[in-house]
Amino acid sequence: MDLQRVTVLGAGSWGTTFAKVLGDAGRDVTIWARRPEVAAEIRDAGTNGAYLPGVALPSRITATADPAAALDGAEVVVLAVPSQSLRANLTAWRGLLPPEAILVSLAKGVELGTLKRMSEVITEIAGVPDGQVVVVSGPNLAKEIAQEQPSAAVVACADHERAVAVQRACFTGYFRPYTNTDVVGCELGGACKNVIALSCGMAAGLGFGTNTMATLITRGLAETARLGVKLGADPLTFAGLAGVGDLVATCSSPLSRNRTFGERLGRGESVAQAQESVGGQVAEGVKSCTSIRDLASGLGVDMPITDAMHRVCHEGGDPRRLGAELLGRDRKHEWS
Ligand SMILES: NC(=O)C1=CN([C@@H]2O[C@H](COP(=O)(O)OP(=O)(O)OC[C@H]3O[C@@H](n4cnc5c(N)ncnc54)[C@H](O)[C@@H]3O)[C@@H](O)[C@H]2O)C=CC1
Ligand SMILES: O=C(CO)COP(=O)(O)O
Repeated sequence: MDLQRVTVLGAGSWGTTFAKVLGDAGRDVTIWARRPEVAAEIRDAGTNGAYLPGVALPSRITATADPAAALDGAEVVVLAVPSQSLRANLTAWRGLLPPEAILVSLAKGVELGTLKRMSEVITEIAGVPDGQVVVVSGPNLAKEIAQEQPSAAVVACADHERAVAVQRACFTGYFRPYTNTDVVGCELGGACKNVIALSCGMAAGLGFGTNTMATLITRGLAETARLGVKLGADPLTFAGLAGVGDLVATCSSPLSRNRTFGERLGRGESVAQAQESVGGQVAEGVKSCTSIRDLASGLGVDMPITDAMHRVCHEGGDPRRLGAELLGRDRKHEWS
């Protein structure tokens, strides 16, 4: 399967960066941008200054604000909009999707209300089988990849052949994709790490150091894996790029919007003030802490860090009390 014509729906940080990866891998890429002026800038100047200042996009990339024109003839459709708007966006685009196109999800979140993973939303709305949906996840901070700093990712699909085809389509000298068939594990790793990154940012904002950070990362991975295994994920996925890899990158990097958001809360800012710090971009963990908490509680899975993030982001919880609350829970075995 040689995939040449790719459409990327969403011209934010990651959509634009992934389009660059695909272009550098020799694909013909059309980006759909919500705002016509963003599409015009990508098309005419080869830049997207609002999201990726100073980055020159490959000449194989074009852009439009017209979804019908963007989707015409696409063999691969990459969905690069925030998790909580994917359903509405995809519903609007449903009739325009080429029936055989592989649908690739870049979003890292769990839908509020339905508690569905993004691939589940896609199969439901687009009416395609599981094997036509591919998830790309991993330690992939957009700005670093746009600068062509080396990194790796996971391309997960129930249909191995399609995973291999997408892997080939986005394989460049600076971006190394691995295949996996564990879609559940890869998606949950990506969604949950955003919530754990909020907590690491919060700890940094409160002035805590490396031991606290390592504790949150490790126990965050433990609660993520508990949920994943309950939902049928392969535990090994959490030791891989879409698990610990993405978790460490996001929890450690000042480029992470989720970590930055948490740090502002830790310094005493309100949720509204913290939102300003990410400049209109999405910090998925702020909403996913609620959907993941609901998903876990429905399954009887204990996720204390996620629970605590929900309380701070949505119930007026005080970050300064979190340490005592989390450490003061009942004593237990590390793996129970
Ligand atoms: N930025 C990064 O480093 C990475 C992001 N991701 C994930 O990719 C997904 C997209 O993230 P980014 O491109 O970074 O987000 P962003 O906030 O930079 O851009 C979102 C894009 O979606 C568009 N959009 C369309 N409909 C929208 C709506 N109803 N509400 C808001 N925006 C709408 C926006 O105009 C914008 O072009 C998220 O789930 C994120 O977690 C995954 C890996 C890396
Ligand atoms: O998913 C990401 C890195 O893999 C990006 O993280 P943020 O959304 O927190 O910036």
